[in-house]
Amino acid sequence: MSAALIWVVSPNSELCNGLGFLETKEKRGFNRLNNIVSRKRDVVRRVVANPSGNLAISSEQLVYDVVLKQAALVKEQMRSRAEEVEDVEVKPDVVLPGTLGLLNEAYDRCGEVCAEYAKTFYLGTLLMTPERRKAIWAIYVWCRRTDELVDGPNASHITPKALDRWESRLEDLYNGRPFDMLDAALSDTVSKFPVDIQPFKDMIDGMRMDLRKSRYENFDELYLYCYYVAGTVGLMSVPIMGIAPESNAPTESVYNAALALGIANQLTNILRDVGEDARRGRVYLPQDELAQAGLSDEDIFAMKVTDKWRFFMKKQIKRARTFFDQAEEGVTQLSSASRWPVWASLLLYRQILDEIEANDYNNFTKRAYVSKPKKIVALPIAYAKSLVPPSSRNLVSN
Ligand SMILES: CC(C)=CCC/C(C)=C/CC/C(C)=C/CC/C(C)=C/[C@@H]1[C@@H](COP(=O)(O)OP(=O)(O)O)[C@]1(C)CC/C=C(\C)CC/C=C(\C)CCC=C(C)C
Ligand SMILES: [Mn+2]
Repeated sequence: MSAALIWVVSPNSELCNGLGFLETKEKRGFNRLNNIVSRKRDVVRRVVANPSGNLAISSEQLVYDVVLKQAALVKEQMRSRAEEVEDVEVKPDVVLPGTLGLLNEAYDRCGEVCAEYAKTFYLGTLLMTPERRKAIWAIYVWCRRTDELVDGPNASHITPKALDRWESRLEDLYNGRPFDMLDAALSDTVSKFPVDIQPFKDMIDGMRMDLRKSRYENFDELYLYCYYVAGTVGLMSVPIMGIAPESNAPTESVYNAALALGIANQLTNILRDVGEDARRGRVYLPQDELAQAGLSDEDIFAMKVTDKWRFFMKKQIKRARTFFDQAEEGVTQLSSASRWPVWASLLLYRQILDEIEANDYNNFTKRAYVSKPKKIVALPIAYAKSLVPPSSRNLVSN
């Protein structure tokens, strides 16, 4: 049964509140469900954060295990669905009179939020099939709301408990019991597409990390954070976007590329926002690499562009570009209608790095952004790239 069938609109629903779910979240008491997977990850995280400095498992290995699991899950689910129905693309709706209208309204609202926060990306989604487009909007909105918890206007009131409740809400919507209209859209999406709950839970873990941590000792720690808050988006998106039927690439290699795009975007986001983050007392840069470049937090708070800073930034930008390069091959493997928005977002986000360079690495007081004319130029380039079909050459898994 479609999740929306058991969803009731309340006058205080998110639709009324926009993204401010904070007023409504208190109204429901949720028990935290600690499942085996998250307990296991807690253990592993302790190993990774071992103060002795001897990392038993690197973040990259840890995250790659998730990639393999996601790829295996989607293959498994696609196989069993293929046995169930001929057209495996989307499960048909089981609808009671009236509920489809509400569900459509919920998806429309997700589309509006998406258009408001990420216009270019929203335009790109219009090229996707209607089912996929709506699903991406629903995921976008959930991610945006999750990010708003720690980054939005009410961030100072957010406690680990509030994140626990947000996670319980996630579990409820996965079980067909959405809390509000926007959750109902995602609940419907996850009932139709093989999207696993793990990346969603991991994103919430990223927000937990953000609450308790404002420094990253080395790139390994930063990588894990980037996976949590952005690599997860890549993993959530692939089952919706779909892999081209003519692609020969191993499923896990496509997931790996999606992960790389998330990491690349987040690293770029971090490099763009160094000044803004420093003003909030946060430094999302590897402390050991800062020290190697002869820099410290004090230099960042001083917000002066020096040769040491330029040297440090060059290395960080180079690393972010490596992740973009890794992502590129994967985009080509996606289903044809999904390639354009992904290419567009890749090209546009990557250009932020060029803009940081053009600002002579002043990411303290100047915000690097891609101008409208440059965006307009990028869109047809993205479109041309999206026409390239998957190559017969196999992608490397890791
Ligand atoms: C086509 C496309 C890009 C689809 C993804 C749509 C989607 C569900 C996006 C959710 C993004 C979101 C709101 C994440 C919450 C955490 C967060 C804010 C992450 C940062 C995004 C940039 O946001 P912004 O510039 O607004 O940042 P501020 O909050 O203002 O600081 C991130 C930098 C990360 C976003 C990560 C992605 C979009 C992942 C992209 C990867 C894919 C779509 C997989 C593509 C598949 C292959 C095979 C390459
Ligand atoms: Mn943010």
